[in-house]
Amino acid sequence: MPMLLDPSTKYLPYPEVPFPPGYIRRWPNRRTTAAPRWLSTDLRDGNQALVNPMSNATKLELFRELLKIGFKEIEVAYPSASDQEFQFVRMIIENGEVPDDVSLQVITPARSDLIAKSIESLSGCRHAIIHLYNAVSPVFREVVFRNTKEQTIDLTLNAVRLVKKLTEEETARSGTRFTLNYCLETFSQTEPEFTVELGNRVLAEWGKATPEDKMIFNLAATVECAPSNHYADMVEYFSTHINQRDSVVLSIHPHNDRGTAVGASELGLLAGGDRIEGCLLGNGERTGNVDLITLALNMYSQGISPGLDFSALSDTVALVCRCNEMEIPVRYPYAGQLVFSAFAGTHQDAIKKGLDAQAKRWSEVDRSGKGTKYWAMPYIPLDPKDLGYGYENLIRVSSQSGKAGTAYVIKQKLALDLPRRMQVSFYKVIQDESERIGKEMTGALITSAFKQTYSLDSQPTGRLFLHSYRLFPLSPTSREPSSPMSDYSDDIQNLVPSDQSPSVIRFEGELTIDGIQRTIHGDGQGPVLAILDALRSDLAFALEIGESAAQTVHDDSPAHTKSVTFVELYERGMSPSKSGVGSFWGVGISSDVTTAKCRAVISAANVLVGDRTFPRPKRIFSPRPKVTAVDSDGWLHEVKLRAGGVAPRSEQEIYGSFRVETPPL
Ligand SMILES: CC(=O)SCCNC(=O)CCNC(=O)[C@H](O)C(C)(C)COP(=O)(O)OP(=O)(O)OC[C@H]1O[C@@H](n2cnc3c(N)ncnc32)[C@H](O)[C@@H]1OP(=O)(O)O
Ligand SMILES: CC(C)C(=O)C(=O)O
Repeated sequence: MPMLLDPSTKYLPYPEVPFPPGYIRRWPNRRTTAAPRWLSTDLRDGNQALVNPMSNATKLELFRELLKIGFKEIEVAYPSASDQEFQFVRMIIENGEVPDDVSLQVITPARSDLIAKSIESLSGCRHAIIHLYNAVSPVFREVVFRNTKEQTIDLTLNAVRLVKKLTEEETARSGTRFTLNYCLETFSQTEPEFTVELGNRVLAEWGKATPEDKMIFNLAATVECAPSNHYADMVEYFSTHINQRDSVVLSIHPHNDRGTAVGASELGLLAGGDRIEGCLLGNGERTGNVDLITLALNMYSQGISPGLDFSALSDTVALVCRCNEMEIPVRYPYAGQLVFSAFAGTHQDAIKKGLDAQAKRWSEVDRSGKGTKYWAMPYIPLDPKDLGYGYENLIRVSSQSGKAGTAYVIKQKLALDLPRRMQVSFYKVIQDESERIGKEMTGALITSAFKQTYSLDSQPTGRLFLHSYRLFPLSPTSREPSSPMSDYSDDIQNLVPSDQSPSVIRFEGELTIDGIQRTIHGDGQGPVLAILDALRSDLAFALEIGESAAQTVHDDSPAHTKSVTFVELYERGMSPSKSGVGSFWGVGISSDVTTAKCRAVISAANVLVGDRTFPRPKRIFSPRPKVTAVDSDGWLHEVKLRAGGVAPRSEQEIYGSFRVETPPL
């Protein structure tokens, strides 16, 4: 059996940090209030862990990106590892690639030949950090170096002495100013008292750390072997015991073996860390270094400026992945493809409501000039727009989604605000389709299903298609309206000369019904009731109006607006349930408000029609419109209409202009 029943026979738990009895830890009561100093080690710790370490051209590309993001301290190489590494440092210095306010860091083991080469690589750099390391934990002392504690201290101090001598000589030669960064490799697995003893000996050997010119201690969790609170304890112990605390910078260098490098870093910073070493997207040995993007954005989402700019995060991610020849998971914090997407219905509903409420709140701030545009959004901890993403992927629809998600996509793609009952109705269409195809309903699939369902394509897709129509005012006594007056009465004012205000109008529409052209007509108070009357009297299709709603949408510019009508219909005698079962919705869109209404009725009728058969035409109706104007694009016709089919009485029967638009969208 590979896994042990009692793993304590094989693995030891982490030891306690020797705080005195009753000691009250400081880090649990602190809050992060400012960004730390950042050190990117993408070009060193990241690079050394790659399957194919970067070429110098690739390193240069990544170096420039790091500068663009705003790093001021960058570990650029392990110059003693190869001539290529050495040449990279020379190249960026000699070619003026290093801005004056940026410090280059290079790493060296505590070996004299390699120290010399590393310092030589930095000649001429304005400010350099020499990063000297040796592992100090018991297992390394015993197994790798076969050293006692004293021998470890000697090895370290010899190296520090050499670094001091060679850097001073180099400063005299080229003016390069050096800082020592001494790394206790495997710090987190070392006896805390020994880390402090070694640290104080190094500090004394260096002998020139001041509050103005501090030396750095790198407290590495080379392998993450314990929970984050243990690392925080280790850092706090070192921070509270090292001499000259005001003359040293504590740098933390967490790895991610337990998957908690970000948490360890955050606690390590509370415990006394001033500076953090890591890589973009957490590249690095084994499970990687701590991810600096996550850390920085965690701070940002707490209202703390990280001093690093990830405004074009997807570009940064693409570049880093290309340089490292690695992908990241789609659920990777902040940077993964799916992290700003909700598929689950209740999440989508909350986000949609959150966005609407926030838009209202923020516009109030804009209007009044008072208040703050705080981000308060269910499920989404940070505004994706801050990272250069849009909101288009916030809601993605699958069989796990609900009405709100579908309605959100329609709003995003077609700018249509579906009435609530219509959302429920259309959602059923999408859910059925999603289950049928067993895949995500993309924005394109949803909009296409919407257009198909509501017959919004310019070509006939449903059984009924309205080509054109005419409306005529009738004398109030000539015909009884088929239903009570609805809220469409205002159309009458738009449609008839102001000196006569008949309450009843006639609708004559040219439809294609199952591919055959047919004219239907009906009378009613307003176009909607008139068209319903036409459907009832000529097609035996008796429908009632449920709810309705209207909005306008802008085409390309605010000047080009279109009217949208949503109408709910149900078959006469079948009242729909509260939740909308038994009713059917339609949508009509047109630059003309009346046309939008007529189309909405035909659209809903199309949803309702099923496979019913229609009676044959009772009579042929052939009005003769007189075309007086055709728009330059040939789409809008301005027509003067005679009341065809209604016995002409006088010249008064020539009515005003009615716009009939051929394509529906
Ligand atoms: C935790 C970290 O990430 S530390 C950084 C690690 N990065 C790298 O190793 C990448 C670059 N490294 C290299 O190119 C090579 O390892 C070199 C050029 C540095 C050294 O190469 P080599 O001389 O062939 O030695 P090798 O790679 O086998 O290293 C092992 C030797 O270094 C010693 N060593 C390891 N770390 C250190 C150190 N920090 N200080 C001094 N000696 C060290 C080992 O004890 C061993 O010595 P031994 O041969 O006397 O037993
Ligand atoms: C040498 C140090 C800085 C290191 O890379 C590590 O401990 O992981």
